[in-house]
Amino acid sequence: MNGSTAATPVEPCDFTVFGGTGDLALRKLLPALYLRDRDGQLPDGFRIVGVSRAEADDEGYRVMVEAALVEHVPSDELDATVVRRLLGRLHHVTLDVEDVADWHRLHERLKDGAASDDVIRVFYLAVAPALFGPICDHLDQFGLATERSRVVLEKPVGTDLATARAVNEAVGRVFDESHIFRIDHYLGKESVQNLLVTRFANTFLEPLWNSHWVDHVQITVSESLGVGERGSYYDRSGALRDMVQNHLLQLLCLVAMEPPTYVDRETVRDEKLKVLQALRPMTPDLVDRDTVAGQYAAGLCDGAAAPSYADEVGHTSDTETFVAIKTEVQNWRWAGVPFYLRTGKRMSERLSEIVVVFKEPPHPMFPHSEGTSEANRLHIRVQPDEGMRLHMTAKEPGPGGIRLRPVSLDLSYATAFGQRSPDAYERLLMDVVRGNTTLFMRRDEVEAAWTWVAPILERWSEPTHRPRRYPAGTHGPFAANTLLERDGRSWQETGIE
Ligand SMILES: NC(=O)C1=CN([C@@H]2O[C@H](COP(=O)(O)OP(=O)(O)OC[C@H]3O[C@@H](n4cnc5c(N)ncnc54)[C@H](OP(=O)(O)O)[C@@H]3O)[C@@H](O)[C@H]2O)C=CC1
Ligand SMILES: O=C1O[C@H](COP(=O)(O)O)[C@@H](O)[C@H](O)[C@H]1O
Repeated sequence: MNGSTAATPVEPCDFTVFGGTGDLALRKLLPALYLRDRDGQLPDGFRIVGVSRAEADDEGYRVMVEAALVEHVPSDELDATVVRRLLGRLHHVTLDVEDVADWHRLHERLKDGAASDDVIRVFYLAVAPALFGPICDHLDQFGLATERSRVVLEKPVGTDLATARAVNEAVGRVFDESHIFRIDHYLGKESVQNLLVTRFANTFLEPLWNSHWVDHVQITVSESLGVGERGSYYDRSGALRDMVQNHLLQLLCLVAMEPPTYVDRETVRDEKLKVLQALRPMTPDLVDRDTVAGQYAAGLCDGAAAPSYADEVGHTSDTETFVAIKTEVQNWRWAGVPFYLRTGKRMSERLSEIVVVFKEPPHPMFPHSEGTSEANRLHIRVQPDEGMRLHMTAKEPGPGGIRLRPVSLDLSYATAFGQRSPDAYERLLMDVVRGNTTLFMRRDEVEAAWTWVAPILERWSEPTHRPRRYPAGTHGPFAANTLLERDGRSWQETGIE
């Protein structure tokens, strides 16, 4: 759906992308900047500087980026005039970030032709996390880490608590926390932001949003794609680090957090932190009982034969591509309410959804009626086809007795608002330029999330632990169903058709 999402222009900025020739930059960041330019949000004096070791000059880089825009921006959003304008903003600096002798090139490029002496500078680190510390040190050494600079850290911030702390320390030695933007792109998704609005700009949900009325919560992020080209990264990571430690826990926080006094950068992050700190700590016994790890075997996905994970990465491996976890938020509001999390690659469909399942009515009012009734459920569809669906029970029309039938109230964003939802990176990149950290993870949040997953990582690292195989194109290993069935529940596989 073509639709402009005009917004106030940001200030002129020098937007430097370390890793400017990489997959993330070409597939996500530059298309997002193009769309913001198309909608008039990038002013004159907004420059984009790609940094990599490739021997490309500005012209060579522009050719590379133009091809990426053609490939990754929907064709009905491409406008030749805007493409030319965006390409005119681009520069490339050849630089090995680990070699201090190269750094004068970036320094000179940024000094030369900047919109003003105190232009905003964004340094987006789309490179391996091991390079975050050295890059920040060099930015400092060359006087580029100023009051008007911001640094963006792509995930993963570390691979465990110790490495996350080391990265945070290294970056924090140079940049104040208020200038550090740790990206979790799920927080930039429209439907995720709408979760906050739905909860806190309406009154009817709040009285029900607690253990008195909620039976349990399910959070599913399933993907139909496999690991593709990212096998070498993924094989060292696995689904727990890649998805649960960040995206799924952030979604859980937004569902479970207390209303902040007002929505502002620190208040929201304070409340999310309290949720992370209230998660029931995992022990080895709980890990064995309440977690499931899986890995896809060959199967049928999206109607085509799909290889096994081992075939995709080229060797046998115990890396998990699927995780299911039962947990609990141990506080007054949520005590006793299970939160079931599930994510996996090569599953039956691409679907991210939060389902809040309410309790059954306390007393059966229609014991002799025909038909069926189900517990109320609120499905919050994050992607695709963002929207919400509230499942209720109604009387089927007819002159006879009472016949119950499940029905639903639907909100489709596409229908209600008639415009495309911007990609998460479009929103987040503009927030970085504006200096708004609300939708970014604070250091203590990241470390609290690593603290919670640490016992799972440890238990799963034992040699006896093996992920269970599941055929590609399915809902994951059978044990993930058992996790709920033993509690008398089941995964909600369909929400908004
Ligand atoms: N791709 C994705 O969808 C996502 C990626 N990420 C994270 O973002 C980071 C980048 O990922 P991705 O783009 O996929 O990786 P790629 O391997 O595709 O790109 C890496 C980029 O970094 C550059 N680079 C590597 N080493 C140096 C160096 N010493 N000096 C200067 N430039 C260097 C590479 O260029 P050259 O080799 O020419 O120097 C290239 O431009 C990773 O940490 C990844 O985990 C996070 C979320 C999603
Ligand atoms: O961060 C990541 O997210 C993607 C899924 O993002 P989505 O916006 O397409 O849902 C996942 O494929 C990738 O492995 C992970 O690193």
